[in-house]
Amino acid sequence: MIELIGVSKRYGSAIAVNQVFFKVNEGENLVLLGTSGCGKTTTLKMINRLIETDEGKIMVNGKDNRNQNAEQLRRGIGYVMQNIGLFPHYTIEDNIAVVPKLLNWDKKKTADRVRELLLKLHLPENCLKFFPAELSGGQQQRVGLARALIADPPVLLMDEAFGALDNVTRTNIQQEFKNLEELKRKTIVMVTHDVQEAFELADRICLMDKGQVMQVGTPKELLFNPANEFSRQFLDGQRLALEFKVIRVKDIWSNLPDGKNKTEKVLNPELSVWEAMEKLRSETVEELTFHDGKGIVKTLTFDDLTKAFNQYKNSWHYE
Ligand SMILES: Nc1ncnc2c1ncn2[C@@H]1O[C@H](COP(=O)(O)OP(=O)(O)OP(=O)(O)O)[C@@H](O)[C@H]1O
Repeated sequence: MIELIGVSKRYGSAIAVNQVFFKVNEGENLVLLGTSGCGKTTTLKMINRLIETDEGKIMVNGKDNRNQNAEQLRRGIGYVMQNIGLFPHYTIEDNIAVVPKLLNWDKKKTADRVRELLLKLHLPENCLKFFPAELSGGQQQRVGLARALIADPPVLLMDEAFGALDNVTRTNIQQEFKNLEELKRKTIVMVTHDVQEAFELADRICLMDKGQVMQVGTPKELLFNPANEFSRQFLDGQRLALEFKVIRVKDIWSNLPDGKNKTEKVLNPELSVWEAMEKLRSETVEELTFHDGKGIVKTLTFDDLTKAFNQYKNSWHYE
């Protein structure tokens, strides 16, 4: 769906993006991760031609994006800007409806779609006549997302979309974002410098440094098969927390002891080890019961989880 083939961008003598290759499959969420200045935003903006490439080419839906009219190209690509970027003197309704105006939608179609998005993104209906400054940061972020989604583009580009938010709001919006049905079928490229966010939301991560791609892989691949010293060191500070997040109960299922057959509330082993531990803590319970959908039930304590988690980790082949 999106492919970057040897893409580079220079500013004067400095090279901001250097020979970047990656592919984003249809319906996939690829996160560009790296420290400030490594070329993430420049890479993202070359996809919708807000910045033009110097070298290489970018295919969007099988077509070189330079062979498409820039306006036409952007109609199929929603864009959530860094720092939200709402128009301060437009009402919320006018901010969300920028694209429908360009597309000459009739009033009813626009109003219906705006209301549908308000509901999906948990925005109060009375906010439509407000101006951006009258909303909280989290609400403004939702408006930015509604604006990008209104014409239902198949591709969504997001630049530090949750960056301006406090930690609690950020975690809540990330969770909602993950569960939003409308986003599940979209091809998404997201920029972030936040490792936890990348691991929470990505199908695959493209780790960048100094304009170059250091590794492209699933969160698990980055953690357990780092391609080089940079990838290894980049995650080192947060390794354990990330491992708890990427390993699911189903991954360690065969390392877990068989349980007593309990009939009360059972959980799905799709839960990450992190989520399972959080449940034990927040619900102050000694055990959780999981059912694998094939008739096997396991009742697990914190110790069972950590033991199986360690066995699983040790079975990975570090390169
Ligand atoms: N318009 C510009 N003119 C000159 N240099 C630029 C321009 N835009 C970006 N750069 C430089 O290109 C490099 C990559 O910038 P870019 O914004 O893509 O990085 P980033 O990883 O997105 O950083 P951040 O997370 O801080 O936004 C940086 O060194 C930056 O200073």
